Amino acid sequence: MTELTSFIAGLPKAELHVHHVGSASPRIVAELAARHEGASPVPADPAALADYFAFRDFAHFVDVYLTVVDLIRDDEDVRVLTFEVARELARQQVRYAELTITPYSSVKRGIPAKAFCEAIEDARRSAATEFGIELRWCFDIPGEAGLPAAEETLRVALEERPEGLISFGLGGPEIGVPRPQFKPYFDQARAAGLRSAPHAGETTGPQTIWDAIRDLGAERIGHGISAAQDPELMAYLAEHRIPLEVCPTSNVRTRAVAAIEEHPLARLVAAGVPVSINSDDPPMFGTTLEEEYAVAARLLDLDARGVAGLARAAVEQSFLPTAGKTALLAEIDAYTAGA
Ligand SMILES: O=c1[nH]cnc2c1ncn2[C@@H]1O[C@H](CO)[C@@H](O)[C@H]1O
Repeated sequence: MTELTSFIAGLPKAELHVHHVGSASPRIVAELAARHEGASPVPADPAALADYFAFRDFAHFVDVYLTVVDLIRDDEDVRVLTFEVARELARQQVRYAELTITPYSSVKRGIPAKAFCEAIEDARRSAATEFGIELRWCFDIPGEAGLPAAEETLRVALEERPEGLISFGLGGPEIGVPRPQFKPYFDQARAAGLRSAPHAGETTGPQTIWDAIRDLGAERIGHGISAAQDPELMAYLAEHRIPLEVCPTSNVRTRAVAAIEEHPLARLVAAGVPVSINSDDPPMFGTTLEEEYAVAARLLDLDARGVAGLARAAVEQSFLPTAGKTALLAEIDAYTAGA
């Protein structure tokens, strides 16, 4: 292990863009597949699973993602998945994570919204006690399911309102799923005090990001990497401090970017755009948050202090209250000083 990877391993972190089901490790997927008879295309064997998580393009990724969603069949599956995702985040010294959760996809598969929310909250409380990690939820609309999914996601968010719910998002494919149609739902979510953090500019151009800002009131953008094609947009993001939740390896594995050397992260940072580094769906993309920090360090030519700056940025861009930010920033600074 190099000195920098060792530094990264111990560095206290925050993660802002990581998906619930997308974080199901091969072990969790194997356990879930074994718990439920009946044919599932998802291999239980970890080696075969690695091949299964090879994607032709983003649409193929969503199709595969939804076969893993099919493995989540009851609230105990939800609780186990959430707790084990927290364990893996805590192992990487993540002290705070905003986990993107898609209630619609599970409610549609027969898990009652109330039981779903109780399961994630039970796991959140247990993870705080056992792992010392603070989890918060971003409920996202699966874009491929359109306005019915928006309606149901908002209903669950406002009627169940689990204690950890902090933000409202929009995921899934962007092609053929324009952002403006979701404005009424984001208006209601924001009016209810939820923060706005939709995906945009992952598989489509800068206009999707402009729409997310102007129509959905985006305070942060999931991915947003196509902003690099629009200097005016990058200047706007820099001036208005609208951060991008960048997930470098995800963009390569879903073919949004042809190769990691072509990733626009350095251009975005050079233009002053605030960014955080995230893993998105780590087991599906064969990565971890630690590895994403190492990738970012290579792309941005960072030393340990520079990498600590990435961790500080994620905390500053989080939806944590000020006291929480101050405490975690102090922990990062103390670790960096002692390294
Ligand atoms: O990188 C990503 N971009 C967009 N959506 C994603 C990504 N990773 C996971 N999902 C999930 O795919 C679901 C499809 O139903 C979306 O809800 C979103 O949470």
